[in-house]
Amino acid sequence: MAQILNGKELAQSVRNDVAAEVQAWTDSGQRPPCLRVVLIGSNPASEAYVRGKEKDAREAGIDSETLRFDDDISEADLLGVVDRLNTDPSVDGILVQLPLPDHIDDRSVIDAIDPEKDVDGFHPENLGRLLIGAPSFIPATPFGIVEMLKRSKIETEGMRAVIVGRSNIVGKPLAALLMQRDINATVTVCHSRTRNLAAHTREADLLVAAVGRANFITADMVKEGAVVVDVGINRVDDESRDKGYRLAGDIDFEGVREKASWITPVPGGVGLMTRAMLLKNTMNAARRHADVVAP
Ligand SMILES: NC(=O)C1=CN([C@@H]2O[C@H](COP(=O)(O)OP(=O)(O)OC[C@H]3O[C@@H](n4cnc5c(N)ncnc54)[C@H](OP(=O)(O)O)[C@@H]3O)[C@@H](O)[C@H]2O)C=CC1
Ligand SMILES: Nc1nc(=O)c2c([nH]1)NC[C@@H]1CN(c3ccc(C(=O)N[C@@H](CCC(=O)O)C(=O)O)cc3)C=[N+]21
Repeated sequence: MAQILNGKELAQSVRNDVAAEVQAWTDSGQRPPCLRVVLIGSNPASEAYVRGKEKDAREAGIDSETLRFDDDISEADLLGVVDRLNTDPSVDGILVQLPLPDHIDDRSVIDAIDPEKDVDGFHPENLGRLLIGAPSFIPATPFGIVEMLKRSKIETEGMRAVIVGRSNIVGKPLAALLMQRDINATVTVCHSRTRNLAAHTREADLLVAAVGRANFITADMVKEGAVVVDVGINRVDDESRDKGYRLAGDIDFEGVREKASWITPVPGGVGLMTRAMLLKNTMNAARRHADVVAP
């Protein structure tokens, strides 16, 4: 039976660390780090993210606000919002929630964010830097996954890591991070065109699912003793809940926990770490912004 990689506790300890950094920062006479989140319309995974982010930020002493816009905002108007945040000297970090509505090109918007304020780490400059091992902002979800492993003293040296999902926000940056010299995993990235997916996942010492389909990874796809990380945030109907749904990951938790050595739950896993690492990136953005080098 797997041990639980407890996102609640691990994220709390990251948040405590960030809160102490923020405290030292403001004690030295600086204003609190300032994050602005842009949310267009209502996507379930984005809503889940935004909900908790505000509370986390407040607790850490970070000034965070979500700017909400209707689905029908034009690309030009959204670029205008980004530009105002870029040039506003009181703003340290900018995060535009993805996905954006179909009539807006995600890439144009991400490219418009000042790389120095790109706390998501999605700007090509930051993703490029991550790939060459000179990161400035590491995307919060991959960063959170690696932080979870580190804080739980899970040895990654020489591990076979298999990532299911090749998105620019999770799969690709995670692959870049896991193959770095301080982590030293051997990485395979699978996607919807992968032939015989289970043959790959069964080889994994570290299996990460970022697919977006509830219960996609079943016990028969997992090697005995694997470390299993669930990134998925999916809504499944549940009449017993007031809301009529509950959140579920991409991993069939009940089945897979019998085989894995470690497993992350959903909720209470990677999502909480993502939020905590965003705070860390925001603290670092404030330092860079004040022309002080981040540690
Ligand atoms: N917990 C957290 O902090 C976060 C959670 N999420 C959640 O994680 C999930 C993934 O997000 P994201 O990476 O943005 O998703 P995307 O939809 O961008 O990517 C999904 C990936 O899964 C692959 N895929 C789809 N179907 C299959 C299949 N049958 N077999 C193998 N691979 C498949 C796709 O392949 P292809 O490229 O070929 O289409 C794609 O690479 C979502 O549930 C999202 O809500 C996302 C970010 C953060
Ligand atoms: N620009 C951008 N950056 C992102 O990092 C980004 C994004 N857009 N769009 C959406 C996805 C999804 N995502 C989540 C983060 C935390 C939780 C989270 O906190 N989950 C809690 C549950 C929250 C609840 O119960 O509602 C948990 O898993 O325990 C969920 C989802 C970040 N994403």
